[in-house]
Amino acid sequence: MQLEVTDLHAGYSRDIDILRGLNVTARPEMLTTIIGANGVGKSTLLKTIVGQLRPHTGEIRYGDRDLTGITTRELIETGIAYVPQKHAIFPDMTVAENVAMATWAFRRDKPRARAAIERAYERAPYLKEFAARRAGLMSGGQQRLMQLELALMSDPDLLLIDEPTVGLDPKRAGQIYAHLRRLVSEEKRTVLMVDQNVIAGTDVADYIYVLELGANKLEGTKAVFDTEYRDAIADWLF
Ligand SMILES: Nc1ncnc2c1ncn2[C@@H]1O[C@H](COP(=O)(O)OP(=O)(O)OP(=O)(O)O)[C@@H](O)[C@H]1O
Repeated sequence: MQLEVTDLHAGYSRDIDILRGLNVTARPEMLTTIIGANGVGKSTLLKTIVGQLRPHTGEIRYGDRDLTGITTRELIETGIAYVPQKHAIFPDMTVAENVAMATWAFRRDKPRARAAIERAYERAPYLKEFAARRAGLMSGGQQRLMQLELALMSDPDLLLIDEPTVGLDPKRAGQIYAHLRRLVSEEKRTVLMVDQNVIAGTDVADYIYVLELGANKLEGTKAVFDTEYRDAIADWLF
């Protein structure tokens, strides 16, 4: 299914729009990257899509469903998962406790919760290996991979992810991007990522949006982006 954000105005107070008429589409089974300078509204967009902020005006649709004001539980039931930039794991809890916590949305459906836990350990054996370790003691790269796996426990069709490689060295960042790529090409999921990493974040993408001051600046497939925009981008962003 396709996520369609149309003429979106949103922000943190009623009278100030951080997003000013934004249009973004996450096409099915594609990795879409949104880039833009610090503070341009990338995280605000994801927070609005997942219902943490209510749009001032505009539409957010997933297939034929209107997502406006959706609750986290409904979001998961709709097949959407969200990995925020911060607070995506409980650092003082063990890895196993984090895995168990990730099933809260289906806590009343014990077989489903059990199956999700089994699938997580199967997909990512290191979660089992480090089950007793405090999550906050894992390396930065491991924590980000773990956040991703926890989000995948609900088996979403659409994954929204906020700056997945921030603070990681290029090698670890490369592993995360490769993992996201696999989610699309092998597992046939749809990924919408916001990123500040102009080079690697767009390199891994199928479709790219560049934002400026809460609005669309440029967009295109990776091929168009590579041939027409890449050189100009550095000037706009830095
Ligand atoms: N909780 C909040 N309350 C009020 N204003 C906020 C809040 N969070 C962010 N903002 C403001 O909204 C604007 C957009 O922030 P946002 O976090 O969406 O930017 P971003 O493009 O994701 O940048 P970054 O890469 O720094 O995260 C900024 O001016 C920021 O100061």
